[in-house]
Amino acid sequence: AQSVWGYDSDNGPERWHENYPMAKGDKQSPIEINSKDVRHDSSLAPWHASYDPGAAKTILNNGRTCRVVFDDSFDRSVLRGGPLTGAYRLRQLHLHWGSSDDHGSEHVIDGVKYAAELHMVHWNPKHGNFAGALKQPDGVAVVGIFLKVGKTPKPEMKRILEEIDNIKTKGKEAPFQHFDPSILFPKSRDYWTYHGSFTTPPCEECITWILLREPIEVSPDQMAKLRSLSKSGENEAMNPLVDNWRPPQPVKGRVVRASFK
Ligand SMILES: NS(=O)(=O)c1ccc2oc(=S)[nH]c2c1
Ligand SMILES: [Zn+2]
Repeated sequence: AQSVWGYDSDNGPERWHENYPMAKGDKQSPIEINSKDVRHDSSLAPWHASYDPGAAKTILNNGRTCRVVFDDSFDRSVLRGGPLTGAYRLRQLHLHWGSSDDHGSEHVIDGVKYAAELHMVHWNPKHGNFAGALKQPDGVAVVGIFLKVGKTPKPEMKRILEEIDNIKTKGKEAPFQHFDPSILFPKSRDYWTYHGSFTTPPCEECITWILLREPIEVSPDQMAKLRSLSKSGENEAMNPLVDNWRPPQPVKGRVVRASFK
């Protein structure tokens, strides 16, 4: 049997379906978005995040990504509007990135791969808890923000990247408080939306994706910082945590809607 899933040749995206059959479903993520196939939907409402900075709890390296965890025990930090019905609770945010600046994002836009992609994961409390929400088509909403390398990095990214030094190896966790992730949003609220899945096993098809059109900028050494994380534990050989992205999956007739013309 294969070892636990990952992004290497022996346990990577091409083999996930062996232990997680949903990986071969009809509504998998990520996907490639081609503007010519996108449908502008004027009925799409704007989305709104109202996050409580006090909800941020910890930041951790789980050997597959760098994740910030929030208190989602009540409607404390929520996402509303856009394609969503009701308020979805912010549970965690994490990133996917490449071994060099020319790739790393999961969604690909008109052939463009960004250096990284940040995911803010929210769940629908009408389904009781996160585990229950995973089983529902309207269970989870993920806001995706593309990161590109540039000269005017967003100072707010600094906060996450400063913590990297405390979580270098797999299993490391550090307190991460007083953080409002909405400072990471770009100026424009324009977005694409479609129905898809988790981009990691078990690949449940429970996600309403809200992908922001405008990327945010990070600096080359901020990307280097991200790439300095290790997949392995502190007593093991350093194994750079890079290329933790799933390639685009078949669209299978799904329509991607745009909030903008
Ligand atoms: N990459 S993603 O589809 O946003 C994704 C993948 C795995 C996850 O586990 C939790 S918890 N939230 C998750 C979000
Ligand atoms: Zn993700």
